[in-house]
Order: sequence, then structure tokens, then C-alpha cells
Amino acid sequence: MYNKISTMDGLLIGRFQPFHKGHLEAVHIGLSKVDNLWIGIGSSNKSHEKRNPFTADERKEMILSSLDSKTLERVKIFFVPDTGDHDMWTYHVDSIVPPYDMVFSNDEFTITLYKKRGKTVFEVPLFKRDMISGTNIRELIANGKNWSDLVPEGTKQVLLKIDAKSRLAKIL
Ligand SMILES: Nc1ncnc2c1ncn2[C@@H]1O[C@H](COP(=O)(O)OP(=O)(O)OP(=O)(O)O)[C@@H](O)[C@H]1O
Ligand SMILES: NC(=O)c1ccc[n+]([C@@H]2O[C@H](COP(=O)(O)O)[C@@H](O)[C@H]2O)c1
Repeated sequence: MYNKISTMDGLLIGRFQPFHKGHLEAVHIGLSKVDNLWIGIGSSNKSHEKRNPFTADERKEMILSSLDSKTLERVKIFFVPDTGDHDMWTYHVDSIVPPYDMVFSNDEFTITLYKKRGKTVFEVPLFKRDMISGTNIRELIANGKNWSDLVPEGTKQVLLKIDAKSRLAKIL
């Protein structure tokens, strides 16, 4: 007779435009509660626009280069394109990611949609939110202000490599 070893898996959904130190904190909080974390890159079909300047591949590269190897063993990344239908969206996510026990989010709309389905949602506390948000970081980069302390080193290198400043200055 074998005992099934059950694991708890979680889902963290965000746009990660760019992947910043708040997201890194959210990944670590998630992994303190579950064994494996599925990271869903939301709006993966969007790029080169105000709220979504970076492509899904660029965002994936930021995440992969920001997490250490031990963390990467417990994380899997998935692309989640937007759909027109909000009520169907969480089911659309489920068709892309493996089953999960808990959702990590601080996005009000995402939380509402998952709670409506009776899913367990853990509302991740926000870390230094006055400075650390994708919106603020995008503005700092576009305006040539200091931003690099707000993102992990991996994200910083990707943003420099793709010349995020020029792209953002054009879009914003
Ligand atoms: N400062 C932060 N501290 C901890 N978690 C955060 C922080 N900012 C975002 N998160 C987490 O990341 C998830 C996805 O966030 P998202 O990609 O929308 O980042 P954002 O910084 O809010 O972006 P934007 O300003 O572009 O809307 C949120 O639901 C939340 O759980
Ligand atoms: N109808 C839809 O396509 C739908 C609904 C709710 C959330 N989402 C996506 O989920 C993600 C939520 O992450 P944010 O916390 O970055 O807003 C975004 O990419 C958002 O577009 C999509």
C-alpha cells in the first residue's frame, strides 16, 4: 500500500510590466504557503501599449532571470492572453495552467472573479506600494529617473538590454 504524497499548488497572476520587487515578494509569500507556484503572465497577447509595454517573452525572461535556482524548481510560468468575456476568464486560465489550490492576488477584479467561483484567494500584502508598482516604474524609466532599485537585478538587465527607456518614452 502506497501513501499518496499530496502537494499544495498556487497561482499568481499578474501582468508583470515589468517584474518588480513587489512581485518577487509575492512569489516568496506564495511559496511560503504552497509547494509549487504557477505564475500566469496576464495580458500575454499585449505589448507595446501604455499598460503593457513589454512582450510576454520579455516578461518571462525578467522572471526567469530574477529568481534563484531553488525558487525556479518550484515555479512554472504560463502565458495567459486576455479574453473578451470576464465571467469565462478564470475558466480560460484553468485551461492553460495545471490545477491549483489557492490564488495569490491583490487585483480587486481578479479577486472578485475567483471568489465568485468559491476559490481560495490569499490577498498578498503590498510591499512599499508607494514606490513599487508597474505604473510608477514605467513612468520613472520613461522620464529618465532612478528606477533600478525597485526591480530585481535580472529585470534590470533585461530592461537595459531591450532599451526600455526608448520604448516607454515613445509609448507613454
Ligand atoms: N508592491 C507590491 N508588493 C507585493 N505584491 C505586489 C506589489 N505590486 C503588485 N503585487 C502583486 O502582483 C500581482 C500582479 O500585479 P501587477 O502585475 O498588476 O503589478 P502592478 O505593480 O500592480 O502593475 P501596474 O501598476 O502596471 O498595474 C498583484 O495582484 C499583487 O498580488
Ligand atoms: N476578461 C479578461 O480577459 C480578464 C479578466 C480579469 C483579469 N484579466 C487579466 O488578469 C491579469 C490581472 O493582473 P493584474 O493584477 O496585472 O491586473 C491582467 O492581465 C488582466 O488583463 C483578464
